[in-house]
Amino acid sequence: MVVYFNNEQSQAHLRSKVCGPYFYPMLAKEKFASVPPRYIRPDPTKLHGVSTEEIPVIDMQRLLSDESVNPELEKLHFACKEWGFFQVCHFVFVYAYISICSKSTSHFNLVFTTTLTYFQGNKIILKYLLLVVHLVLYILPLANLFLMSSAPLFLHNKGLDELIKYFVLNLKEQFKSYPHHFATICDFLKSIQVRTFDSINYDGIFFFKLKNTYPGKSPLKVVYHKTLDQYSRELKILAIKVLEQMTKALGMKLEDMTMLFQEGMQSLRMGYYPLCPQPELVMGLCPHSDATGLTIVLQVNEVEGLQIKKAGAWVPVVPLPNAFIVNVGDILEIVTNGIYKSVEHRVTVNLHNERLSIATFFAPKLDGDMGPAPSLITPENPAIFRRISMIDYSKAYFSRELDGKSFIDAMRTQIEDF
Ligand SMILES: O=C(O)CCC(=O)C(=O)O
Ligand SMILES: [Fe+2]
Repeated sequence: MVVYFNNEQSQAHLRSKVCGPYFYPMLAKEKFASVPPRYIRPDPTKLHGVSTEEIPVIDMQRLLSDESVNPELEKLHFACKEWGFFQVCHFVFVYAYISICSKSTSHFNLVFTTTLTYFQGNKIILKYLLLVVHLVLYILPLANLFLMSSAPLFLHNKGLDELIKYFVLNLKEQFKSYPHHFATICDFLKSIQVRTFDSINYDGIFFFKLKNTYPGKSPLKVVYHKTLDQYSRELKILAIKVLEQMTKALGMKLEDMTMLFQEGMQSLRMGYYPLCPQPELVMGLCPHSDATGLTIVLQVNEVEGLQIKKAGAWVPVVPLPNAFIVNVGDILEIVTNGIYKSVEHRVTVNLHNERLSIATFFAPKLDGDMGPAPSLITPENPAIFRRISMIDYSKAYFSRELDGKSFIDAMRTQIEDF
């Protein structure tokens, strides 16, 4: 495959868009006295109503112990049903976690800086990825979010062709499905073909690379690929362990879960939420529920900001040292036939501390379908969601506007059209 631009106009148009006042300064070097209007939300009063409740904390060591009656399993079940969120502590990480956390802010800044440097000749691609996130969320979130999609383990070492096939299916299909938001971007995408990834030796994470741009090694690869690869692998282990425990708690067949997630999609989003002179006017990330199966968030520099909706109030997630936040996504709500809840959450910014987070998303593979687990369906508990192919699910999801949890409601059995 060859990369080429054949559509000068759409390129110029896109460039003018992404280079406009859309992006908050990447590393907060520039200080604003007030927030640029593009970021100001129409409903700032809704930021109020913060609760003092705390989300459940699950001890992984206890959860994985062999006790026949395990109170931690009960806690997990309760957390998934009532909160859709919990923190996990005492999970043993060998390398990546320590490496990411110990260097914290400076390391994170480094990855953004090197990524920017790497894409110098083609800022458009990096900004394009950021733009995707921004457009989906309409009013700009006051955050820079950098998305990477990592290949599932079963594809590792299978060679570049397989990786490209996966990538094209996984991401390009999604981007094509944004007609109303992304006409320009789709034009742009159609006008290029992805030649290769900068990851020929590196089998975990996809990065775009355009022809004749940055020959030689990417600095990002040198400083960070290994860490992110390892991190992704370790998080996959954690995700599978958590999902297995959920099946136990639900009385669900293990196979109904593993067939969806074992070889599923995994992506990772690094988020940088800058200091803000008027935090009450903006949103780091607008209220949403995650469209994926399971999300695991690391609050890298342990700064508060994530809040989840419970009984109409926003509950702040207080970062615990060495802990991860795990949340149920829409797909898991569907798979568990509504027993586990995918809950709305948002990210606020603050006056004094920048915030760094890494969210890792786990979803079933695209070439299959999903719906309520057969082992959870009985005549007394009929399926409340429809089965759907993953491709149709992502197309339908991305063709809608992001609006709290409205999408999952459209998946309920009594609603025929969406
Ligand atoms: O930054 C965070 O803490 C959460 C991010 C999040 O909700 C998401 O990426 O879906
Ligand atoms: Fe989220």
